[in-house]
Amino acid sequence: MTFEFLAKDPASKARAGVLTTAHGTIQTPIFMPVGTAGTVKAVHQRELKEDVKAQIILGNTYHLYLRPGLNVLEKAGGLHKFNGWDRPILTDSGGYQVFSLSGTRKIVEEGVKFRSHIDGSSHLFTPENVMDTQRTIGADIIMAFDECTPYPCDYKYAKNSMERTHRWLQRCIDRFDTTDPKYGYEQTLFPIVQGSTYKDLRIQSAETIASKNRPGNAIGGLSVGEPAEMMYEMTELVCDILPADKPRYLMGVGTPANILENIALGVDMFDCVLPTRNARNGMLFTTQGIINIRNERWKEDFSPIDAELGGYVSTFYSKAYLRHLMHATEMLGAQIASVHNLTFYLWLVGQAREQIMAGTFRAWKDQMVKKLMTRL
Ligand SMILES: CO[C@@H]1O[C@H](CNc2nc3cc4c(=O)[nH]c(N)nc4cc3[nH]2)[C@@H](O)[C@H]1O
Repeated sequence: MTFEFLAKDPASKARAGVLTTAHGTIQTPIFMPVGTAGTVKAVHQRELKEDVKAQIILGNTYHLYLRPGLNVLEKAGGLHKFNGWDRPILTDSGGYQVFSLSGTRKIVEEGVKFRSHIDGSSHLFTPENVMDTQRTIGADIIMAFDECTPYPCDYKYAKNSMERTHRWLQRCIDRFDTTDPKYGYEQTLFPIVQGSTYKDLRIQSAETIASKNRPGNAIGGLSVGEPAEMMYEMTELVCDILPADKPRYLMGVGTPANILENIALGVDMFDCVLPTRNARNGMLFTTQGIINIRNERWKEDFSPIDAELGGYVSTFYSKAYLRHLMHATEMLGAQIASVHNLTFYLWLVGQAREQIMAGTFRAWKDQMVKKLMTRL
């Protein structure tokens, strides 16, 4: 994987570039739709390509390992063949999901023991077997096995957790660098910065991660309930230490405003469940502001969902019709709203990229953040 720099904003730390992987190129800044169990919920691959214009999507080691399982994925020839997405895929390593999903889990030096949230069966994730699992899934970019330090937590826990994540990282690197890809194309391992919200730990973790000299780096342990100002402070601190010539991926972020603010701090890659999760609840992100489509106000509004956004669903369907589908709990409602919100997120990062290339990002960002927060 290579990262080519194209432009840097003169009035912020925002940058535009191109990531090249075995399954194609990615224009950064980029938003990566979350496809947890091998599907971006309620969205066809064709819609992801043609409407959303997604360039890379996420899969999840924890979910895919449990279901459909590694045998099926290996027999299919990897996730790209299994779900038909022939562009880049990134898989999270399971560290976060074990904590957010499985009821019972226990951290030991070897790894994490947990019970499946599906059938209660017992499993052990280790840095080594998580690398092997991600080799079998076949994502272009794979994440190190880490502990996403819970928030809030005391300094001692954060320090111990970070140090264990660093030990696990070395084991990931040792395993990854001594095993081969399974399907004939190169994969890339990204390490993940931890350190919770403690400045000295964040500095230490960023320096450790930078020293591994991998092709890209991720920032973890954020978007876990901390105030946005704290997220920005930690991200800026870490971005100033991570090498500028490598892509920076801020995990699990975020709202449209979070994304623009973090692009200004030097982040290149984002993923979040918000666009799809909120869509299913009727919360739409639009070029005019945020709409709760279930609201009475839209009952007889026959104007397009978002005429300015472009794309099939946002111009073909009306607000009134989508409101009706949501109230009737019709599946098409979730599908339309999901494609719309994802199209909005990719539009937003595309606009940001154009502004960075034109050298006008900073002023555009400040004005756009205000507009994005408007509740219609
Ligand atoms: C804003 O949306 C809310 O916030 C959550 C996303 N926030 C988030 N933070 C993350 C941190 C890590 C990490 O440190 N390590 C690894 N491996 N993966 C991670 C994945 C993460 N996702 C959504 O679930 C949603 O509830």
